[in-house]
Amino acid sequence: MGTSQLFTMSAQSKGEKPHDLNCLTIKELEKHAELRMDKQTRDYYNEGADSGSTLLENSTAYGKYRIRPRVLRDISLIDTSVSVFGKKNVVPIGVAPTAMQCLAHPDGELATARACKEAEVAMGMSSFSTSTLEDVAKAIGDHSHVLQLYLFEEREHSKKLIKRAKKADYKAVFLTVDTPMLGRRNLEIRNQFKLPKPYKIANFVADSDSAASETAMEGASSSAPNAAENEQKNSASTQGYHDGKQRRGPTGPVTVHTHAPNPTLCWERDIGWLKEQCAPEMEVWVKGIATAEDAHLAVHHRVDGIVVSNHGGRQLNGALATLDALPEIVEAAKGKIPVHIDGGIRHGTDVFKALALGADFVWVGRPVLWGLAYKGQEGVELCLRLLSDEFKLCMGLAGTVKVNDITKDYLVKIDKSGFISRL
Ligand SMILES: Cc1cc2nc3c(=O)[nH]c(=O)nc-3n(C[C@H](O)[C@H](O)[C@H](O)COP(=O)(O)O)c2cc1C
Ligand SMILES: CCCCC(=O)C(=O)O
Repeated sequence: MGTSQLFTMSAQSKGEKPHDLNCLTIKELEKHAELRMDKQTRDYYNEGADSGSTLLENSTAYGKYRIRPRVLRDISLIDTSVSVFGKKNVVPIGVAPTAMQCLAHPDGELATARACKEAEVAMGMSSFSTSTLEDVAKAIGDHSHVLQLYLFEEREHSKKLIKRAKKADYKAVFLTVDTPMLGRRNLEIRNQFKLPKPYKIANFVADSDSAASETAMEGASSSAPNAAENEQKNSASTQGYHDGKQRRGPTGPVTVHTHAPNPTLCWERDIGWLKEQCAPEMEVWVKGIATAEDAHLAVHHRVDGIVVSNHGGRQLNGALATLDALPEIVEAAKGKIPVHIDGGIRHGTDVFKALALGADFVWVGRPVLWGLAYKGQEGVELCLRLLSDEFKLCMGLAGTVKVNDITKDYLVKIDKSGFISRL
C-alpha cells in the first residue's frame, strides 16, 4: 500500500473527509480547472490588468516572509475559529465576491453558497452574480453572507438591491471602491467577453422595469424586440470604458461594463448615503483600500470595516501587492475597525502570514472559482478544506492554538540577498 493511500485512510479514520488524491494543493486545483474552463472563462477569471505584475506580486509577496515556529507548547487542541458578522466561522477565511460564477459551473453561486454553508465559511456575493441574491441567501441559510455592492450612478437600482439584501438577511454591504474606471484587461478585450446564453446578471433581471432591461444583459435573448440594438449598446459601452475615450452616463439596462465602474464615487457624498440606506440591519464596509490615508478616511467616515484589496490585480496594475500594503493600513486602523485582506492567498501559510501582519480575516477569490470549475459544490468544499487544513497545520507547527495568538512575533522578513529582519 502506497503512502498516499495510508494518508487517505488515516484521514478517514478520524471522521474527516478523504483526500482527493488528484488534488492536494490549490496549484493542482488551478490545473484541473484550467482543463475544464473554456478560453473566454479562463482568461476572464485568471487575468490581471495590463502586464499582470500586481496579480503576480499579490502571491509572491508572501514569499518575503518566513515563519518562526515555537515548540514544546502542547498544541493538541487547536481552535482555528473566529467570529465574523456575528457568526462563528471555522477558519479566518471567507469566499471573496466574484462575478458570474455560472461560467465556471452551471450551479454557479448556489454551489458556492452550499459549500460555504457546509464548510461554515462566510460568503461574499457579487452584485454581478448569475444567481439572485435571494436564492443565494436561501442556499447559505443562517450562515454569514455579505453583499458586494457596485454603487451605481443610477441610485434607484442600488437602493432596490440594498433593500432586497436587507430582507434576505445579508449581514453587510461591501462597497467596492477600486473601480472608478474599469482596469485594462487585455484578454477580456481581445476575446470581446460576453456572458453566454442562457446566463443572466440575475439580480437586475428581477429588478428590471421592462423586458428591455431584462434582455439587454450580456448574452441577451434574441427574442426581444430590441435585442439587436441592446447588443450593440453593450459592446459599444464596453469599448468606451476600455479605451477611455469617453464616459457615458450609465442610462438604460444594467450591464457589468456600463454600471460597475462609477467615476463619481466619493467619500463625502456616498458613504453617508450608503450608511443611511443600510442601517440598522447591515454594516457598511469598503473593499479596495490600499493606503494608510484611505484607512484613516474610512475610520473618519465611520465605515464598519476595511478590505485591503487591489481587486485581485485586475484594476490598477503597478499597485502594491496587498500584503505589502497591509502593515501601514493596520497601523492606521487597527483597534478602530476590523481589517480584512484579499489577493494572492493560495496556502494556509499565507493566511497565517496575513494574520501575523495584523489582518483579522482573509478572503479568497480565484481558488474558489477553480474549485467550482473542477467539481461544482464539491470542488469549492475541497478548496476550502485544503486551505483550512493547511492553516490548521501551520498553526500547530508554529506553536499557536488560538487565532489571536498569531502575531508578528511569528514572522521574519527576508530580503533578496537573504538578509533577515525581525518585525
Ligand atoms: C473573475 C473575478 C471576478 C470578480 N468579481 C468581483 C466583483 O464582482 N466584485 C468585486 O468587488 N470584486 C470582484 N473580484 C475581486 C475579488 O473580490 C477579490 O478581490 C480578488 O479575487 C482577490 O484576489 P484572488 O483572486 O487572488 O484571491 C473578482 C475577481 C475575479 C478573479
Ligand atoms: C466591472 C467588473 C465587474 C466584475 C468584476 O469585478 C471583475 O471582473 O473583476
